[in-house]
Amino acid sequence: MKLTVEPLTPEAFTDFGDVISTETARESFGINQGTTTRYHDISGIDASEEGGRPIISIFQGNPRPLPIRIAMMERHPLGSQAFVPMQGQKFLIVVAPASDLPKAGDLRAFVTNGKQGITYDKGVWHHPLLVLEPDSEFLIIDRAGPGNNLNEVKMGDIDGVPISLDWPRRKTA
Ligand SMILES: NC(=O)N[C@@H](O)C(=O)O
Ligand code: NI
Repeated sequence: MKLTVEPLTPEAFTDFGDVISTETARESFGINQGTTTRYHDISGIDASEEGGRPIISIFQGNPRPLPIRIAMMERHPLGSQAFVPMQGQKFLIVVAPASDLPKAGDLRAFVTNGKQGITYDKGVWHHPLLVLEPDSEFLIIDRAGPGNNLNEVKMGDIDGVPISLDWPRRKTA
């Protein structure tokens, strides 16, 4: 089963969380004597459940072998998780709606445009970070604290066919 990779848009990502970009701010206004524009309140941080706290980390990721197989998915039941690229790089996203278990038929795959980050809402199934170039750095905003904030599940083959991403996208004839 090959998953089609769609361009990431706020509308397409509604069921999974927020797209973080200057285009998705609830409002924007000038600050700092007009030298800066604040793109305000783009996304939230959900980290307080069970005494958690929001933290900022950096992930430095490297590409996985092609074809990219989707052999597992994970979720964070106690908090959201945001990824913001630090070098203007594109990256891949694979998600499924928050539910007991991710269904293969509910998987959606996206590619960002280099000016977008994302927030996964609490409990949204996602594949761990999928980068497109070596030493790819991302600012991560998620939850630290008590309790288990990571559930992982294996994604089986569909009729014996592994689930993989249609990436690099095949040129349409
Ligand atoms: N495990 C971990 O910190 N990373 C994942 O949560 C991920 O989504 O990449
Ligand atoms: Ni995660």
